[in-house]
Amino acid sequence: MPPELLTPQEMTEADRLAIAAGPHDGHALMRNAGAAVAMEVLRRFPDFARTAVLCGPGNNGGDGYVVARLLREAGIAVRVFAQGKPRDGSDAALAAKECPVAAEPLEAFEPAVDTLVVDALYGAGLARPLDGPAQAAALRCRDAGATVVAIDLPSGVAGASGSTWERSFEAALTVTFFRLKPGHLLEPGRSACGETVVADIGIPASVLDEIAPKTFANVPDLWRKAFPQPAHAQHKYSRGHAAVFSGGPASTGAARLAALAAARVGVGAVTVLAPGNALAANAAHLTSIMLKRLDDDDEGEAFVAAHAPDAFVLGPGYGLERPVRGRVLALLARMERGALVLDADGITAFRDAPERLFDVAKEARAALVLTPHEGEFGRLFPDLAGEDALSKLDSARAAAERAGGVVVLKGPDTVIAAPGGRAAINCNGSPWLATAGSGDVLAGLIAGLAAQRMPAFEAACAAVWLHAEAATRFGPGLIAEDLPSLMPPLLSELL
Ligand SMILES: NC(=O)C1=CN([C@@H]2O[C@H](COP(=O)(O)OP(=O)(O)OC[C@H]3O[C@@H](n4cnc5c(N)ncnc54)[C@H](OP(=O)(O)O)[C@@H]3O)[C@@H](O)[C@H]2O)[C@@H](O)CC1
Ligand SMILES: Nc1ncnc2c1ncn2[C@@H]1O[C@H](COP(=O)(O)OP(=O)(O)O)[C@@H](O)[C@H]1O
Ligand SMILES: [K+]
Repeated sequence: MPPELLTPQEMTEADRLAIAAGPHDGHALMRNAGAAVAMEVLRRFPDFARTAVLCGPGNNGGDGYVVARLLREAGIAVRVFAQGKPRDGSDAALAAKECPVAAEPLEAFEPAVDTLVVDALYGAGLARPLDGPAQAAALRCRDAGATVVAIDLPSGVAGASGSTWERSFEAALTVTFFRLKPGHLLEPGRSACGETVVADIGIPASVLDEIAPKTFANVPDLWRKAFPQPAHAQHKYSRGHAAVFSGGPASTGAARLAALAAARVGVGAVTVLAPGNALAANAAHLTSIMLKRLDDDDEGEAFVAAHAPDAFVLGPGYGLERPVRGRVLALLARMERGALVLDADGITAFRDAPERLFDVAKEARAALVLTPHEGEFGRLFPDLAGEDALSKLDSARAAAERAGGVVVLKGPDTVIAAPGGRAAINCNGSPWLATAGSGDVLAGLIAGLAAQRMPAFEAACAAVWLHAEAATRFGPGLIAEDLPSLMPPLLSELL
């Protein structure tokens, strides 16, 4: 899957540039799109008793008329149910004219469990909630248990955000064109799409040079070139040194999960920094990972001065009893390079004064990486979290800009955003990751990669992908402790 994602506006621009460059005109692109959908239908669902194509008034409907014609030509019994009529002279009107199947009104559509429904009502052009007849059609599909193949997007899903208006179609398969849109990867759109296929309809990749997309699917091609490779002559410290702050005696596990993750992702040395009363608990469970006592900020300063770790993790299991903010701000100001990954309690500690953190981050030489789940995000960015008009992508992007750091907004559709507007949506997530401590592992993976000089945005993207890939491959029964040891085979494949 190519990494670029296009907003509906960018897709329209891609369409325009492709037509301008030739040889395909708009009608040819529509025919190619319809042919790609018809091919998937014939390949995957050849045995349905009946097939219904629901056609809207725009180009999505135009694609639908092409599909209906091709299925009829292939000998399939097809009925067409239309909402509205294509505008005279449009490509869709031409496609409707070429379609030998007479259109019936959408209100007459009565699906059954053995109906294959091609949803060509609305795609990228959906501009307002589905009206009554379209919503009723979506509901009838669901109640009947019909199988839906959506063209471009299930009708009712917004391509830019993945949000749905009222009732939307729920597809088993979605066939989209040229590149995915954010709505294919962001929930609830992602779930509504079912499996998603990207079809080549003759738009050349060169149109992307002009469009310069800033949103990406988080696939290895996005960051593979920046992934750290050990060189022959390296020693352990030149492979990077990551340090993880431990919580008190009753909550040391989170830091060790992060530390182990950092180590497993290839960093040369890892140190757990623990308060004196948590040394024994940590010592009992650490072997290759170093342990250092750190009770007050002077000891912290001394440690940084002596060892200059390339990355820190602060937050997992850290607690809110000890002063956190001063330590974080001093560390950020002092670090010469690398990244500070702030997770969990490290984030919550700034709920009353996020600007203090952001001001220091903007001046810092090291990168700040914030890894909030939705709840933690709301503590630092209450206005962004509470704004319904913002998609998860918009929120993460705005937060990264405001924070002056990379924001990893976690969940089933984790978004990674950097100041300047670059953002990636993760797409290999697994619900098996919803287990205590898995976020601690993620923080460690990011720090481990950043400590090896991978730039912070790429490090965060790679860590999110590795984390999810490990969980997806492991599957049922996963606990956070399993995750670090699942890295080696993934690293072998990547390298
Ligand atoms: N771009 C490309 O490269 C390619 C794109 N292709 C295809 O084109 C599709 C995009 O086509 P599109 O722009 O015509 O939009 P589409 O989704 O058909 O809807 C627009 C129509 O719906 C109407 N309308 C909107 N909301 C409504 C509502 N709630 N209830 C009622 N009406 C509503 C709206 O009316 P208006 O708002 O103008 O009054 C307008 O008439 C894309 O998804 C893909 O399938 C391919 O052919 C190949 C190349
Ligand atoms: N349903 C899901 N699908 C995919 N990933 C998920 C899902 N639920 C949670 N995750 C991932 O699991 C991790 C949980 O992190 P977090 O909430 O910080 O947990 P903890 O604090 O217990 O470690 C995040 O990386 C998140 O993206
Ligand atoms: K559709």
